[in-house]
Amino acid sequence: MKIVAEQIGKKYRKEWIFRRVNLILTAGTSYTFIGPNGSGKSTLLQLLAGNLPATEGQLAYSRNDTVIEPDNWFQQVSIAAPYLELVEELTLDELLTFHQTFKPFKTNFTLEIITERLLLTHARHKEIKYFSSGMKQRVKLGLAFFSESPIVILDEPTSNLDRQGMNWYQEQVRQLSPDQLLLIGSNQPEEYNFCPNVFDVMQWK
Ligand SMILES: Nc1ncnc2c1ncn2[C@@H]1O[C@H](COP(=O)(O)OP(=O)(O)OP(=O)(O)O)[C@@H](O)[C@H]1O
Repeated sequence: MKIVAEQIGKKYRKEWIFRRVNLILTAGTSYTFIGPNGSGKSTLLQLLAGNLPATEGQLAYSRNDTVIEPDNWFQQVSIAAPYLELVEELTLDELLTFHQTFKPFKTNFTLEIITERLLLTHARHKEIKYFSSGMKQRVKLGLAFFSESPIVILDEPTSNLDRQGMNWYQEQVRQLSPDQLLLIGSNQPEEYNFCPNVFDVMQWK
């Protein structure tokens, strides 16, 4: 899996958030985008996910040198981000069942295994609206980690997680498949201390 960004720029009204972003992102490793609040990390991740159009430049997805059409990009990507909400009226089991109707989980990942990996076996029949913020965050991350997606995008992955949650996050990252591509937006070194490719978005101002 490969994402190539060429001269990508994004402008909101009259303000350029970033310009001239050139990146080649390849599976089997991770990339982290850092920068102060409001610098454009989330916007860049949304663009790379194909959720937002670029104002200028080109973005391409390919797999084994075969181009993937933009209409099919969404099938390649799983995202966990603060601005993406869970369906609060559903129980955890209902949410996972609903989720897998449009984004299947990895092979052999049954609801039992997933809820165990989430450390939430006891809460399977509880509605999400009654989960603590840390429990919700683990669910969001789990949907990204355990779905069958070549690209995993995590924006502020450990917000609301305690020490145990941080250790859990690090463990799940280690268990990602070697053919997945991991993109992170972060301001906290502990979220990306394993990541060999760190870009400061301020370089693209
Ligand atoms: N829909 C929008 N319309 C106008 N401006 C926007 C919009 N979305 C984001 N912005 C602006 O783009 C800039 C970058 O925002 P973004 O959320 O990408 O930053 P960030 O680095 O992820 O910040 P944080 O660390 O606070 O999450 C900010 O100035 C923000 O106000």
